Amino acid sequence: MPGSPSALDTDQALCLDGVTKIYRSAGGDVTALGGVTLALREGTFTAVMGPSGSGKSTLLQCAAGLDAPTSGRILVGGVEMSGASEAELTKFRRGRIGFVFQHFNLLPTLSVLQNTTLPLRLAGKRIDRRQAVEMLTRVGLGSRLDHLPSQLSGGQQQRVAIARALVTRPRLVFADEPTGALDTRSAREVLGLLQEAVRIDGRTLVMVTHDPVAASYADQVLFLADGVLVGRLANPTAAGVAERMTLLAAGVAHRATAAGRA
Ligand SMILES: Nc1ncnc2c1ncn2[C@@H]1O[C@H](COP(=O)(O)OP(=O)(O)OP(=O)(O)O)[C@@H](O)[C@H]1O
Repeated sequence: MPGSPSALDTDQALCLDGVTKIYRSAGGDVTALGGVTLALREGTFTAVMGPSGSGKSTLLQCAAGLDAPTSGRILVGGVEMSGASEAELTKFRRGRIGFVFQHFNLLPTLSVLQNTTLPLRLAGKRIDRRQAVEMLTRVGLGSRLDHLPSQLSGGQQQRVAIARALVTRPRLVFADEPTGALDTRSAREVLGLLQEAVRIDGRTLVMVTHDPVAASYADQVLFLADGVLVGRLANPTAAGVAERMTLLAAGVAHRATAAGRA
């Protein structure tokens, strides 16, 4: 199975063991994840790619404890998240996990500094202003502390979101299409900052993306199709990733046509 050793090492930064997710509705069940097993080492950067509907967001939501898997185990730093209560999960997430979203998700009425310290406030931790300012300086926004999100460009807003994700010093950071709403230059800056969080601070980063260039910043790319891991590419290049994605899309289209005929 891609991304996993033969004997699954559940002490890794993130471990998924036979994770399934089935969405049940009156219109029928949808298997979004069909048994995903993987283990990610501390201090690594993994991109998750796959055709639309392949289960990328579901994988991220389950791995981050934002949604519960239907079956299987999820462990963060050896601690099992599956089966925990909503309150336990929230506490766990606030202490150990950072998030970066496609549309930044900053609170419009809070300043850059207030947005950045919000996770500390929510976790009931001491607000270390110096630490937050340091983080904002690192992402190039040390002089914009009192600005509102609406006074910043998209790239700057995403850099605030990165400072916010890192301010609690989380073990794991999840990024869902973090460059999807950005121009090429801002995207490069954001990817550089995410990479720095891995290389310099030793965070473990999992990023969902559609963009082969973004994926090439990662140490490895995991490919999903129809809810299962179907491949892994280490030390990816944008061209190599694009080629795999083309093959994957062709395979998915072929299976869909064959299923239509059956
Ligand atoms: N809340 C839900 N209820 C029912 N089905 C869902 C729900 N969320 C996702 N799905 C289905 O699960 C499958 C996987 O969806 P998911 O959003 O994880 O894919 P994705 O790879 O992230 O897609 P995209 O690249 O288009 O964002 C899809 O078939 C989707 O329609």
